Amino acid sequence: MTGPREIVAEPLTREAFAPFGEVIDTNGADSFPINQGRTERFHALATMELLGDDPRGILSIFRGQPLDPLEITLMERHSLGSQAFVPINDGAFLAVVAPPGEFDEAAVRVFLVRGAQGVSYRAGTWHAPLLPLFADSDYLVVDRQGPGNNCDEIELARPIAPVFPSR
Ligand SMILES: NC(=O)N[C@@H](O)C(=O)O
Ligand code: NI
Repeated sequence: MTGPREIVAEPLTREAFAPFGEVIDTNGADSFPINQGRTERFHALATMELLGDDPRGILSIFRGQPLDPLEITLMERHSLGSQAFVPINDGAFLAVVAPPGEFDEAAVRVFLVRGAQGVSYRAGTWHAPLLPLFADSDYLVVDRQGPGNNCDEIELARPIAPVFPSR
């Protein structure tokens, strides 16, 4: 069968995303007041992984464009560190993921990340490069810099086309 393989996007929940990483979302998260009660701290929503020699955690901003047509042909992984994406201007995006280890196309899942949510991919989680959904959007990205190969890419045998459940 030719043409892209359609995968239905799932809502992002901590439980469903657990095999791939962590969800960065104040909803359902513990918090406590700081700064004389003027600030609520939603503490440790995700934990950075910094592996290999001389790793450094860095913060970057990615200004991403939607993929049109929405067909994913490549996945990648970062074996030496986690990678987190947090929308700066509410840009919803897709987290297209597969479990760490040997890549299995049949295990690919698609999650809809709403603008108020972010994700942190666990080290080694296969994922599609940043996929804003509707417009050019900025994301705070927290990941690892340092020596060693921290990006493996794989071409998909068949493109993946995320589709969205009818209401
Ligand atoms: N290459 C790069 O820095 N970005 C990717 O890792 C990505 O997941 O978007
Ligand atoms: Ni990446």
